[in-house]
Amino acid sequence: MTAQDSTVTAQPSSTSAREFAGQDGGATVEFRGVSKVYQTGQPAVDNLNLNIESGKITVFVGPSGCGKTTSLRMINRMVEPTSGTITIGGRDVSTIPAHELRRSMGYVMQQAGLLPHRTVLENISTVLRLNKVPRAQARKRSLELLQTVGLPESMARRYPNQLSGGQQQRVGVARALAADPPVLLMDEPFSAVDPVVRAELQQELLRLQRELAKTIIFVTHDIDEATILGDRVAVFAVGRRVAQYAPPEEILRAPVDDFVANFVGRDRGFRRLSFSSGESVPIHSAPTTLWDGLLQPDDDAAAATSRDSGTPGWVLAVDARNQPLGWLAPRTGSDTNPEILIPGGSLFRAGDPLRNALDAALSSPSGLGVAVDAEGQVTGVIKASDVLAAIDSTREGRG
Ligand SMILES: Nc1ncnc2c1ncn2[C@@H]1O[C@H](COP(=O)(O)OP(=O)(O)OP(=O)(O)O)[C@@H](O)[C@H]1O
Repeated sequence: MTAQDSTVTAQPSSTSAREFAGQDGGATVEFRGVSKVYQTGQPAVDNLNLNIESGKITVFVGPSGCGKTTSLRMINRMVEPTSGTITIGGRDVSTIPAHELRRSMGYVMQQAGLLPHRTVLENISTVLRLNKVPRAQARKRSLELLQTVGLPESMARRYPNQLSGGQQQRVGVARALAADPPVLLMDEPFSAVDPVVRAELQQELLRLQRELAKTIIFVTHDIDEATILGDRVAVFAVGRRVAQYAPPEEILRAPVDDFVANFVGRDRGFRRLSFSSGESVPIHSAPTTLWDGLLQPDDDAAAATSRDSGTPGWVLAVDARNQPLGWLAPRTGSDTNPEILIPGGSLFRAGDPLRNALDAALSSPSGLGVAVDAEGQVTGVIKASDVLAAIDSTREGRG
């Protein structure tokens, strides 16, 4: 998804969407003493009190069965609360006809939920057409939205089963954004796609949100996803209580109780590095060689540079644009095939946090993390020892 279409005309086609919207285009959502008891008799949600900020991403995270989806669905009245009040932009949702409410809120679920016999374009246009937006205008807006979520216009005529899982989710997001709703409800939207696509969709949702500033309420089981996406995270606990509601950095740094600490997991210290800037990590000059499949005459010089700078003779192969291709291992007498390129680790991009810096150093076969600029060009290498020193100084600064 890209947010490149900031020029796309926002066309809230229902009056409710406008009414909920605050000045920032989002809307606050408030739960006051909300409970839900299904026929089975056990409360699924018990006296929930929560203020959800406008224009931010709030994540409901927790183990299965603790009431996240029920809470989400009560916002657009897909599920009616047994007691309590939910307001959006100050309006009690129970006073708004359910069909009107649902059309004025985006809803994205796990399997995208696209209509299988309708084309991608028709799927995206559904709510616009229900809201009586003229066909040509709905079509134009839907094509713009396809671009917004990073899909080519040529996909407009395809049917959902002709798309990958990730592409279907993008269409699901486009459909949810069609009426420019102030509130977007997302129920485990990325959990059915593979980890690589999932990470991509997460980053693109963040990019999109920087432009659109919707009030997004996002349900997930995955604490990592919650801390990546959430401005605030509500940790739902067994026993139908919200154990902690705080910014993700605080949840990782100071879980309120054993439940949250266990749920957050043992590597929370490492994950918390996502919230510390990697700016102070020194970048050393990289021993590089232009790689065209053969060793170049200056490789020996590059290897010597790497040895001189305290690195063990590894040389980073780059292409003509100075983008990294992989590593060449140090040459020894017994090494008969030095031309083999060893895949690199993760990259440390300008602006990345300490977590990425440490991961780049630890995942690199050479022990040197590769630093790149916004264009993906190598700017140098980083060492794990420098990252650890930066972590130490962060701790001292806090103390
Ligand atoms: N339609 C329903 N009828 C009866 N009980 C329900 C219904 N929907 C959910 N429940 C029960 O309510 C409780 C909360 O379910 P809910 O789906 O809200 O939890 P969740 O945290 O979203 O779980 P998951 O992560 O597995 O989706 C569970 O015990 C569930 O069995």
